[in-house]
Amino acid sequence: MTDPACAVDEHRARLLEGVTALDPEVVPLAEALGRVLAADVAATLSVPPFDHAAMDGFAVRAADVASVPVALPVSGAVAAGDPVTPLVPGTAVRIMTGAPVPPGADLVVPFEWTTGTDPVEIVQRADAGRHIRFEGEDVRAGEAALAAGVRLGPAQLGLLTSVGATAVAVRPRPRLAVLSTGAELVAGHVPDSNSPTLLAAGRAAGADAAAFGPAPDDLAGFRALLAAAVDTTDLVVTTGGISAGDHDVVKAALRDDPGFWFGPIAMKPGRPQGCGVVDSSDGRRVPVVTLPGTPIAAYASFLLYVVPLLHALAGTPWRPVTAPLAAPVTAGDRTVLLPGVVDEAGAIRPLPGHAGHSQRLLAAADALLVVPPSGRLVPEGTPVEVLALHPRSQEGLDG
Ligand SMILES: Nc1nc2c(c(=O)[nH]1)N[C@H]1C(S)=C(S)[C@@H](COP(=O)(O)OP(=O)(O)OC[C@H]3O[C@@H](n4cnc5c(N)ncnc54)[C@H](O)[C@@H]3O)O[C@H]1N2
Ligand code: MOO
Repeated sequence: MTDPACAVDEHRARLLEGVTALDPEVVPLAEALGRVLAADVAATLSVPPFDHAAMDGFAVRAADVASVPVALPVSGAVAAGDPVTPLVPGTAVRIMTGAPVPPGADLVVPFEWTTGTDPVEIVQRADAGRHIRFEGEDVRAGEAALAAGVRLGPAQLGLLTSVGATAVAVRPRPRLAVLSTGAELVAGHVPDSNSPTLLAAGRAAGADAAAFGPAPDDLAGFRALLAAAVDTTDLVVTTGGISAGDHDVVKAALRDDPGFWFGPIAMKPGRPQGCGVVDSSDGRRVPVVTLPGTPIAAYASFLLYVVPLLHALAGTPWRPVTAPLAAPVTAGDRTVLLPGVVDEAGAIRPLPGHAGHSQRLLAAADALLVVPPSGRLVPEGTPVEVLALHPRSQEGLDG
């Protein structure tokens, strides 16, 4: 028997409905690290920009060195940065790595295959084209160098520089508000652990994240902080105050809003969930995701629901990451999220002693396994969705 509550995938789809990527902005390349390209970039320069030597040696005509050994007079020298002069047929030009290949030459013979003297004796033959990097062999001017949706890292910045780009259209980093709620947090009786966790998880997913909480359990106080968050960010995540208690302020403030949905999701932890849209004072429709307050439930729900939303705002493709089970797992009547560790083979094993709400256990885990409801034993080797926990598991699971 499966839980009658809404399914995980259904809720994920509801959250993503109508969400589009933020409007692009043009930034200098020096400020583009970590940003997501909003449009394809076509090369204005070829890479390499001209035919050049890949080795220090002698530029020659392959026809002149077809049989070896052969001695050729040295008619010149060219280094990187020098202008090009044509090769006199039947001669060799000393050439340094990166120097332009003289017109007429079609082969660079490395020093190691010669006597290095003048005249130079060439002792090993090679075909035309050897040790030359040809103009445009990597990227040809006019062709697409990078596609929209790519996140710019060190290699992408290098490529964009080589193809002549100096500024690029990128998506703004989504601005994420984390608004924790609870009188016990405001009073200092319980440390607000959701805020640092969700700020870190948001930043790891590419957002500019800021904390607005903790908000008190009174409507006016919560509404004031929510309005401030909505006015200055692109996505607001609240924690706590959404179950069935007398002081569940988030639900009380938003439940009558026609754009809001609250309800149980067939998952454990993280059963109570909610979402909707709030208008900012400058007329933007800002998604608001209301997560449960229990720290494990809040973090797990953030990874499951908010990370895909951040990808949608940033214009980056999102797809679930899977890993094979390292041990059989018994599925329940609803989706179960289990802390697990990744082994050397990349398989994931649930940590023993799962205690439902243990922050200590979560801190020892590489990832959460997402085990869908079936009520059956899921055999070892079955691929399951995994939610990587930043930063330990990033390499193992995101690559
Ligand atoms: N009668 C019912 N009670 C509860 C239900 C239910 O369906 N019926 N659901 C339970 C489940 S499951 C969860 S999860 C929690 C979620 O409740 P809330 O989202 O309203 O969260 P709170 O009541 O505000 O807090 C729950 C718990 O977590 C602690 N907390 C909250 N925020 C933080 C924070 N930022 N840092 C650290 N700890 C936090 C809070 O002190 C509470 O102990 O409801 C169950 N109840
Ligand atoms: O959804 Mo709650 O986290 O099970 O206690």
